[in-house]
Amino acid sequence: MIVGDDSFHCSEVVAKYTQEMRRMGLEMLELLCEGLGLDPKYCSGGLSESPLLLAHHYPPCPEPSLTLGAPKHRDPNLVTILLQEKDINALQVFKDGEWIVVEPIPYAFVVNIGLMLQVISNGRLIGAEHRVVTNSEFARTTVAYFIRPTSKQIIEPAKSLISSGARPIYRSIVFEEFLKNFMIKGADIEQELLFLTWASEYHCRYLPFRSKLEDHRTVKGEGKRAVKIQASESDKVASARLVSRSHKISTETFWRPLWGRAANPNGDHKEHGGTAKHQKQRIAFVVSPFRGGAVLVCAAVRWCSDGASFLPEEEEDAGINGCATSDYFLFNHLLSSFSFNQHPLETRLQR
Ligand SMILES: O=C(O)CCC(=O)C(=O)O
Ligand SMILES: [Fe+2]
Repeated sequence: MIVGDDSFHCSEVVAKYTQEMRRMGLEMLELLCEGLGLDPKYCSGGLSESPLLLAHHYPPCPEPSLTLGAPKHRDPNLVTILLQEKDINALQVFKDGEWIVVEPIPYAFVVNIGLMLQVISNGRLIGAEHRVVTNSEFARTTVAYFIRPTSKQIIEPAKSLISSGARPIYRSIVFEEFLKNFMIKGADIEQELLFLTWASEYHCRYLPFRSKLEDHRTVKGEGKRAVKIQASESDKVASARLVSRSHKISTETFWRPLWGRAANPNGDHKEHGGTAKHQKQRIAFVVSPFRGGAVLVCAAVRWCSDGASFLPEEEEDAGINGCATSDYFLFNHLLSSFSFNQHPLETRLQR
């Protein structure tokens, strides 16, 4: 499916939006670095050169008590700038032992600190733990702009933040290595933080982790597929990047389990399922046609329960071949509704 025709305006909207996001994001990072006592440009360059724009589409969910739109996680990047749809309360942040709704404020973004900034700041900044709940009445679309390092970038605590003789809290890690781990265990924050700490611990824990995957595979019979899908996912990102060089916008759609597991709001997602049978996410890549542009991923979650799809099978199959045009219109509409000319961006940091 090609969506780059004039009537669609997607490329224009995405280009403008991502340029503004990049500008604002870098300004914000400079302020954060300055606040940490680092060179304001510390996070410029490789640490922030591989941004990603991710559009989520959450259709109404027939059973909100059974599943989450996105399980509890911290973002795998430096900073996220999130545009929420107005009037729908779905994003929640975990603070002081409870889940607090992050209400959408018109013409304002939600900014999350991600895990990579947690590492760089050696724990002075902590990634926001958040999740998305569902509702049975309204569909919701959001657009997240992730400021991310390039895949080969080494992430480590800034040297000047480590007092002499002290050991940094986190080890150095290559971003793509971290990301690979995150895509499999993203909802498991404790595991994720362990992975970021010392190599020796990582090596001892790596084997049990492998066997956990094996268990998952044997018990659920789906793990193998989940792993395969991870692999093909990075292939798609790579091919999407290739397409971007020819300045075309194209989409490809496939299904993947939501971060390899289902999740429900009561927190027992491991018991609830953990296989592609329960929850699937439809992903389509759209490539924005400008330098330094983000690969745009449009995700639509479909709800299933105990292996029985809520949607007719044939509709599900149709989804594999092409993302519904209506999903893109929703996304386009949301981005267009944010007019940068009318609402010049200001960066205001609040505690
Ligand atoms: O859709 C949302 O409100 C949040 C999405 C999110 O947490 C993410 O993309 O990391
Ligand atoms: Fe997130």
